Formats: sequence, C-alpha cells, structure tokens
Amino acid sequence: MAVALKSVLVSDAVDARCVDLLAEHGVHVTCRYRLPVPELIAELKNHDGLIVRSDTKVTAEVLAGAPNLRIVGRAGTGVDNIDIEAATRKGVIVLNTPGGNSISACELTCSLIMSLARNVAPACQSLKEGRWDRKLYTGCELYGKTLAVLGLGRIGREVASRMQAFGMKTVGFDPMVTAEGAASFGVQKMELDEIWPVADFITIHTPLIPQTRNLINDAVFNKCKRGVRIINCARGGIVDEAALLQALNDGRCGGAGLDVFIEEPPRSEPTLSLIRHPAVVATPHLGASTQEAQQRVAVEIAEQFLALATNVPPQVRSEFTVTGVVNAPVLAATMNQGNVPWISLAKELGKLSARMIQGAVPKTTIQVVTTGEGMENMKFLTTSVLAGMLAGHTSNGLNLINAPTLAKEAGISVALTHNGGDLRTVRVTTVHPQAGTHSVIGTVKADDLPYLLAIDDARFEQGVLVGSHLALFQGQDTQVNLGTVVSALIQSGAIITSVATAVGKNAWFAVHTAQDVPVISIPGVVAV
Ligand SMILES: NC(=O)c1ccc[n+]([C@@H]2O[C@H](COP(=O)([O-])OP(=O)(O)OC[C@H]3O[C@@H](n4cnc5c(N)ncnc54)[C@H](O)[C@@H]3O)[C@@H](O)[C@H]2O)c1
Ligand SMILES: O=C(O)[C@H](O)COP(=O)(O)O
Repeated sequence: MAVALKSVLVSDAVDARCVDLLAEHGVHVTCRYRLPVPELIAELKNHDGLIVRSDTKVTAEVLAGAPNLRIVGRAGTGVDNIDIEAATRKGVIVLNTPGGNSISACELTCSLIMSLARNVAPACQSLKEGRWDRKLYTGCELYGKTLAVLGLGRIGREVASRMQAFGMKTVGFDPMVTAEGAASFGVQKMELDEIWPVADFITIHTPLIPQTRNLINDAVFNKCKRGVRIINCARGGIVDEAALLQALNDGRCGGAGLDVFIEEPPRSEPTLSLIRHPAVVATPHLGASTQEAQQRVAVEIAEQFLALATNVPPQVRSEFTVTGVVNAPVLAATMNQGNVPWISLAKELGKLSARMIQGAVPKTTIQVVTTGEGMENMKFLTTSVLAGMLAGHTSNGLNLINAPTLAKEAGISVALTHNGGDLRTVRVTTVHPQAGTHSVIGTVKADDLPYLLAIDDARFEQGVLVGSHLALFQGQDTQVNLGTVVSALIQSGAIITSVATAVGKNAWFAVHTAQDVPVISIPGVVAV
C-alpha cells in the first residue's frame, strides 16, 4: 500500500534531517510548530502527510478536519498523542520510529536512578545557593539494592542491563515476557504483588494504555517497602500523581525521578507540587532529547514516508523500508515483495466471495485457510480479503488500513488457519445466513499473478487469471452449455479472450473479455 506524498506538515520540532531528506526526494515540507487546533486543521487541508513528536495532539477532531491526510508519522516511540482508532477508521496510516530513542530514554532513566540515590539535584542546588550541606545529602548505594522494572520492552531491558553493572538485583514484570525471556537479560520475572514488598527502586517502561493508567497508585504505596523510589520516564498517568505526592509527604515514597507528567507542560496541581517537592528530581520530558536520538528518529520517519511515496521513483523507494507500522500490519507485509502477489490474490478472492453471495456482505463469517510451505504466518491476508469483500459495499475511503475496522462494524468476522500440503493456496469460505456457504480457492503462479483454482466443489484444471474483465457464470445443472453463454456474450458485443469450465455440483464458466463484461440473461444461468 502506498500514498501519493506531495506535501508534508511537520508540526513539532523534528531534527532538520527529516525535512532535508524529504525535500531531497521532491516532497514539499512545511514546518509550523505549536499551532492552535483550528490553525492545525486549516493547515492540514493542504497536506497528505503529517510528522509529529509528542506535542501535537492528533485527535479525532483534527483527523476529521483533514480530508487529504493519508499518513501520520511519529518521530519517536509513544503514540498516545495520536487517536489511533480514529486514524485507522479513516484509513490513515500511522507510523512511528520504535527503538530510535530507546538508548537515550534508557540513559536518562539510569541517570535519574543515580541522582535519586545520591541526591545530586538538591545537593547541587543547595551548593549553588551557598550552603555546604554534606550531612543532609547523605545518599544510598545502588549496590545490592533491588530495582523493579515494569515493562520489559526495548527501554526496560536496556535499563535493567545497565543497572546490573552497579550490582543491583533486577526483578520485573511484563505480561508479554516469559520468565525464561526475562532471565536471558538478567531479570527475575515476578508478579506485581511479589514485586511491591521487595523493590527499593521501581522504574516504569510501559506504554500508557488503560491497563497501565495509575499502575502506581495509593494502594501500591501501602504494599511497597517504606521509602521506595519511583522513576517514570515512560508516560504521565502511569503513576497516579496525587497518590505519589501523598506518599512522598508521608514517607511511604522516598523520592521520585520524573520525566513525564499528566499535563505537559504542567500547569496544574498536583503536578506543580510534585515538581517542587524536595525529594523529586524532574526533567521536562527529555528522555528522547539527545542529538543522536533526534537525528535517528528524524531520518527514520522520513525514510519510512519515502518508502511509501508513490511519487518517489521505485528504485529510490526500494532503498527504504517501513519499520514502525502502528495501525496496519498488512503494510509491513507489503514491504516483502514475495507477499505482494498473495495480498493481491486475497483481495481478488474477497471480491469474488462478495460476488458469490450477491453482495450480501454484512453479517458474513469468513474463514481463510492457507496451505503449503511458506504460507504460515500470513495473517495479513485476512485484511486483504476484507478489503476485497467490502469494495463497493462501504462508503468511500476503504483501504488496507481501515478494512478490519469497517468489516467489524458491518458484523463481518474473519479467522485464518493454516494447513500443510504441497500446493500453496488460499481458500476463502464465506458463511452467510441467507446466501449460504461458498468457497473460492486461488493460488499465485510462477508469473506472480493470481489464479482462481476452484469455486465451491468445481475445479478449474488450469486455473483462471483473476482480475478485471472476468465474468463467471453458474449453470444450475451440468446440462447448461458453455456455447450458449459464449454466443449470448458475443451477441451482446463482447470480445472474448479466453474461456474455462469447471464442473462440480454446478457447472461454472469463466470468461475473460477484452472490455467490460456485458450484462446477459440466459434461462438457467446465474451471472456471478
Ligand atoms: N521519556 C521519553 O522521552 C521517552 C522516550 C522513549 C519512549 N518513552 C516511553 O517509554 C515507554 C516504553 O517504550 P519502549 O520503547 O520500551 O516500548 P516497548 O513497546 O518496547 O516496551 C513496552 C513494554 O511494556 C509492556 N507492557 C504492556 N502493558 C504492560 C503492563 N500492564 N505491565 C507491564 N508491562 C506492560 C509491553 O509488553 C512491552 O514489552 C513508552 O511509553 C514510550 O512512550 C518515553
Ligand atoms: O515516546 C517517545 O518517543 C518520547 O516520549 C519522546 O517524545 P518527544 O519526541 O516529544 O521528545
């Protein structure tokens, strides 16, 4: 899937390399930062791409006001400032640059852990103010202490391995990481309730999602070691700020290192009191703010835009890859050229399936079955089948991004399974309350083109090339003559380029014509 990318708005302070790279390849770029929402919406009407960091909020309102927007790029990791659901429904691609700033975020986290342990920030401030408070700022060693890492993804595991060098024992929790996986980078996996009483420091590296909002809350502080220190370089809102302030004031929490806040920049309570608290070391969302990280994410997002831009020559486009797909797994799959003909086949089979059930698409259950070696893990084919099924049955704007959302809304469910076997095929079976059960089977031949192998129980010996100008006729019994169908088509002005038959419980005739297939009516024959 690709986009005509003529003009891009960069609405946050992204490194200049991003603009340079896009401009070098003929993409027009406008940089306007801190735009009020109405101005952002007005400006976006002129652009098909938008690049942001965390400051611009790409809300449903902004997306609704930007009819030409096709792609949003986040030069960074967290996408909680982008309404992914609204973007997906609109068919807008969302990309990010996962990993581009992980080391920088990790290093800031480690420095906050060390600053907390040794009171670096308040001691420095006190000295600048003319005091010599050696006793007041006595700290603690990290050696032998337990660091709990919540979220063992890219940043969490980098933090763990660095803090192990200080002799810290690292424990952690992540629903997606097994105990063996965690052990491979020196972290003992524990349940959260086991972690609270043993941790001296807790550092958070999860996304902000409903399951992690207020993960560190008042009840948690009651279960923790008295004086536990909290570090949050992930997202504001994962730590309940009011509960943290209370715990700092009553001693349940011994200190906090905060880079992120519920409101950025912070203007209200309790955030302001937290920042001013003597046991808090706070930075203004600086995790990714290093030259290295900013250059990396700027180049990575520009490269991904270029990889998808249809107005960039294919040989240039192929130099770049899409590495941070947020809302369209099928998009990543299209980057592998070997998948492309299968994606086309699945779309054509989806279109044929819709024709088989006379367009009665809503409330259809679809089963997609792949066979043959190398066809495992092709889950993205379901999106393509749905895009084919829904073509012409939904409002404008259907694409591979929003097909699953639109299908779900239409009550269409889809599942994919894989069977062994030698021949590489895709079978799409549709089950519909009124239209009954039908299936189409296809394959991709050596010419990389999609072929229909069978409809229901009728098999085309050589396969039939699928695509435009393919007419399918079903005879109600095998007595219906192919000659009758062909003559009727010719009499209607069709130029026939090929014919094929398949016989099962019904007879099927596949006819390719040079132009659009004329509408014909023959008793006992159904045009599909
Ligand atoms: N401060 C900054 O400037 C800065 C910079 C980069 C990233 N970040 C933030 O850091 C966070 C982590 O980034 P990352 O690149 O490591 O992401 P990641 O996706 O690699 O890792 C996140 C991990 O959190 C885990 N997780 C999800 N729900 C969880 C839960 N309920 N409990 C425990 N773990 C859970 C996931 O399974 C995943 O392994 C993100 O929120 C990101 O936005 C902040
Ligand atoms: O999620 C991220 O990538 C970080 O929070 C960085 O955000 P920023 O690009 O606004 O610095």
